Amino acid sequence: MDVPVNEVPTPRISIRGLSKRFGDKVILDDVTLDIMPGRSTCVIGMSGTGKSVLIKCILGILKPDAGEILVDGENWLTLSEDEHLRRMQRIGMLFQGAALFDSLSVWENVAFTLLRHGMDKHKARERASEMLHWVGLYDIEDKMPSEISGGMAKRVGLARSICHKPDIVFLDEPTTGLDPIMSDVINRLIARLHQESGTTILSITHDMKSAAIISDQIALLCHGKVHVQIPSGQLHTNQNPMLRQLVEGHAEGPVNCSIWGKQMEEAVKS
Ligand SMILES: Nc1ncnc2c1ncn2[C@@H]1O[C@H](COP(=O)(O)OP(=O)(O)OP(=O)(O)O)[C@@H](O)[C@H]1O
Repeated sequence: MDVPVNEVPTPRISIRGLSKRFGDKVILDDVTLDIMPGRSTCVIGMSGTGKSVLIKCILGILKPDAGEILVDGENWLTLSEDEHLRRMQRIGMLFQGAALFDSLSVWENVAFTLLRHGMDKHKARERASEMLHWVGLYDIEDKMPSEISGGMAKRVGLARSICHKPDIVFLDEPTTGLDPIMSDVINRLIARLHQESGTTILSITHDMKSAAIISDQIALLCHGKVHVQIPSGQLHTNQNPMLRQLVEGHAEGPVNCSIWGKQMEEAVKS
């Protein structure tokens, strides 16, 4: 069947008017963002701007004060706990610190979701090994998380996030705490995942190099709102002053940096 040329695809995730505050501190202020199917979208912003809060709201870990989170057109904020848990089976998540279970071996960590849903142990181990090889790790299936390096743990975390073939993958600061070479390894694996599987990816980072490699769309979150949404190729050419400040890493500029107070200015002048 022919698809009309001007038909706009439904966003896989559509965030509408999302607001979240803690006490009198407004973190998300009417955030609106569309994540299209098969796209890799990266939300960038300086530390403490609410990138993790945004992901936690989508995952149901935090309850927003207002707004809608539509996934394939369905508002996840109105689902029952059981319905939400069922939808979560389609999601993969890489946590900032990899968050491996200390008491489980590497392969059991990778196959965690498969085992939880009753997959035969032998089959689950085979699939886990396949995913470990995909991230470039061999012969570590039976090691414990305490026996592997931080870079390996991050790759194990990535293998775990995609082992059950999710439709959507969330990546929280995928390169934080890694050396530049290991960061590049992780960035390339994520780019390869996107290229090979066409999975919809939503990542958050303040690592500009990573954002440029792992995504095809970039959204800037700042002062509670999404200010710019651009193709990643425009990261270094778009002239939005907030984006320029973040990309070039200046303390002074339109992005209100709380440590850059009067005292700091005076200390630098003296
Ligand atoms: N459960 C909570 N209770 C109170 N304040 C919170 C809570 N979670 C987050 N915050 C506050 O919300 C703000 C945004 O935090 P968040 O972790 O989303 O920042 P971020 O942009 O992900 O930063 P980073 O890049 O450093 O990880 C911070 O000021 C944080 O202290």
